[in-house]
Amino acid sequence: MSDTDGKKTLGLRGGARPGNVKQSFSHGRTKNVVVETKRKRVVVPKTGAAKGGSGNPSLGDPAKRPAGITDAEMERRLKAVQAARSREVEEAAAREAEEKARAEDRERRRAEQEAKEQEERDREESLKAKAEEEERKKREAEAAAQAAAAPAPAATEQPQRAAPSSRPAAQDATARKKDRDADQRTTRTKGADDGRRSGKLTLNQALSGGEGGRQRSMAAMKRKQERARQKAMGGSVEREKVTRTVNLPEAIVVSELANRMAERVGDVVKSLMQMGMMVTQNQTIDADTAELIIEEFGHTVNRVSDADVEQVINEVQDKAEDLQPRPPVITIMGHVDHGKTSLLDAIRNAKVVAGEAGGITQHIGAYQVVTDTGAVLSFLDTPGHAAFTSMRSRGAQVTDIVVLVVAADDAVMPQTVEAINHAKAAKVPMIVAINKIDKPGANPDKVRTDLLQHEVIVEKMSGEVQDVEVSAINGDGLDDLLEAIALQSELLELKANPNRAAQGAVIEAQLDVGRGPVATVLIQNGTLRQGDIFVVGEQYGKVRALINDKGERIKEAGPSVPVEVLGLNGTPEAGDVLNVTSTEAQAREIAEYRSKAAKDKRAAAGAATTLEQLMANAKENENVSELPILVKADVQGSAEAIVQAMEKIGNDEVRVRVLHSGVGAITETDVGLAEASGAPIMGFNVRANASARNTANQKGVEIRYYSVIYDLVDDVKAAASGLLSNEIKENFIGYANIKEVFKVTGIGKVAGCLVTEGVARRSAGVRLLRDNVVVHEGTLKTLKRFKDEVSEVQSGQECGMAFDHYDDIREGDVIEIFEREEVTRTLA
Ligand SMILES: Nc1nc2c(ncn2[C@@H]2O[C@H](COP(=O)(O)OP(=O)(O)OP(=O)(O)O)[C@@H](O)[C@H]2O)c(=O)[nH]1
Repeated sequence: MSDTDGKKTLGLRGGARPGNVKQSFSHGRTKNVVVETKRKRVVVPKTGAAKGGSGNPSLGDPAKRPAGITDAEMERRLKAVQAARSREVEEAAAREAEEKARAEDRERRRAEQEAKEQEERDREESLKAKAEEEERKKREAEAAAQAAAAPAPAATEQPQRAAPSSRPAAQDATARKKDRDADQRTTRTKGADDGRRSGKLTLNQALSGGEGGRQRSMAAMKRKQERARQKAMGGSVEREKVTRTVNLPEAIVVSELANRMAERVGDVVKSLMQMGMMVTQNQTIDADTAELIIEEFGHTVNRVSDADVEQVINEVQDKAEDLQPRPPVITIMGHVDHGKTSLLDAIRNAKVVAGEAGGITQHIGAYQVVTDTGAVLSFLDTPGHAAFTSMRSRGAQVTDIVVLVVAADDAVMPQTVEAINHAKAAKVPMIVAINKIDKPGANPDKVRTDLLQHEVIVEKMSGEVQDVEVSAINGDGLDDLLEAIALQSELLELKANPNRAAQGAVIEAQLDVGRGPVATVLIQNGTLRQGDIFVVGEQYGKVRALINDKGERIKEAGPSVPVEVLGLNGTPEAGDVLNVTSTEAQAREIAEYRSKAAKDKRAAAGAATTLEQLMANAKENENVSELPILVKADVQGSAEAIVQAMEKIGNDEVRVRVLHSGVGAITETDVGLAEASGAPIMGFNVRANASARNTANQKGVEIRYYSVIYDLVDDVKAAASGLLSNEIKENFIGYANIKEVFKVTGIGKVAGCLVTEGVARRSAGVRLLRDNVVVHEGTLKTLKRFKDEVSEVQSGQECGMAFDHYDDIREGDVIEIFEREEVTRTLA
């Protein structure tokens, strides 16, 4: 840029006007500063220039022109600028015309399309109207025919009344539809125009920042453009509402509900809020509320039960012709020390170890033996009532035959009776094994007669129950026993269909260090194969390997075969039922449902009060202490009795919460649950298995064993009492009347009193009563008898008392003297 003379160097000095400014600093110092102000150059066209040259005023003063540019050059340049401008104007006009033509073309095409659609709609409607008309006529004709047959006025009236109303309704609908279409057309055209105008982003628009000088971001402009484009493309056309049938379980999470309706979560939440329910999308709502929402959104409700997921595994019904004979499953029961384990071992040793050349049998909870006559028998290697009942209580009745062991040198004992009852309750046939006949004092007949008292009439007593005399020690009678079992099983005609998806029951399960969760499953129906996908209790998996009772890997296991199953995702419990499913998703869904249901059940069992009550309690009494416990019992009846007794223990402050109650041995799962909740485990006539014992020791979980319910209840009561906060009890120890009030310097007001009742103690608490109303409660500052400070003043004596931090004492007031005592409370 050049200055006026075009020669001077750039800088402030040349074109600037200097000025002086005085600056003041602290301590009276000043400083003169020279300020230069740049003068603005103003170009004023000279009149003379207009006259000369080409007469173009914009040519300007040659003196002001950049050096070296001639008049001719200047004129040429200006002409070029003018030409460019006029070209721009022309181009703009052409563009506009083109755009207009394009818009008209688009409009025309849309109009054509709409006309076509309208035509189609009209045609459809006319067809429909025609059909309706025909239908009406048909009905009329029928009605007329009926009327002719039986001239009842009501019959003819109805179609006549229906006919006129149906036509206007149809016409109405058509008219409404036309109106709506017209509306849509106008809005769409308007939208398209707007879009063309506002949706286009020009450089000018972008730089000037749109309306009001507000600077818009490029993204905002793009969004706007996109919106406009969508609008122009038919965004204003109302989307047709899709009505869905929504499967509604007992409870559903809001977001899932929105998902199933294909609606926006925000809309669902809003609608819930309008109903007065302040929920978030992750909250669960009950089915009734969800139903209202579904209806509000115009969808159809299909109420389903969560348990429906289990239906897939109960669908298959076996046909009689598919059933094939299967081996019986036997459980050995009896009183302690009557020889159950010895008998099981004897059978196994006789038939398995001896039978298999060097065969190493492994304990998998069950084994199969083949009798001399070729019959296959499956024995459950978990003697005792616990295993039997735990299976039954979990819905898996695996046992077909019960072998009741009674020692010949003993008699029918309490657990023998219990075993009889279990077998009878399960409607399982019994075979009596009179054991220990090798013993000198053995008296098998006494056993037989004893059994009569319990309605077990053995064959020797002309009854139907088979009885076999055996000796587990020397093996006498074992074959007879096996034959008796085989015979019994023939009578039972046990059958299963090996050609279907397998179903079985877990006999034992544990977490194996090397192999992961392992379950011994007794197949009850179908055939389990390697690779099968299954659900078992709350777990699921895919069969990775099958191992039989001899420790061999097998490819498949048919009915009544016990196998170890590898490939589970967790450890199931004994008695859990295994079902093969077609897909993993199915298996997982069922397992998750069961796990949730079990958790809910546990929570419900523990919460004796409803949630509202619990919250009310918590408000009143900040902390309701809970004593969590786990109960495992030998039979369901005992477990239930204990749980009931536990629920009765407690009051508003303390409650016993039974986290879990079950039948059977204390397992690792129980220990895990107890550890998680800091609960002791109460075992009633059951013991912890070895792994559970180890885990409990490691994790410091207390396991207590009982055989008398009252002992258990007393212990829990004592423990719960420990949770009760001590009660503060007040004892009134004396009363005193204020006879006079003095003012003593240094002390303040002192009451001259007469102790009317009990004693006045310096350390005790005091209340000042005025007309039997407590006006102050506190402690004594001083207790004087005559001039001396004393610790105690007896009834009938006079004394001087002064309150700590309290002075408003009057003649005639009564002082109540009390002591506080902490009392340990116990639960009733
Ligand atoms: N003489 C003799 N002794 C036997 C016989 N059967 C078992 N016993 C003994 O009886 C005792 C108890 O046997 P177990 O097999 O442990 O009895 P159980 O019924 O399994 O006992 P629990 O597991 O405690 O319920 C052991 O000392 C055995 O050796 C038998 O047939 N003859």
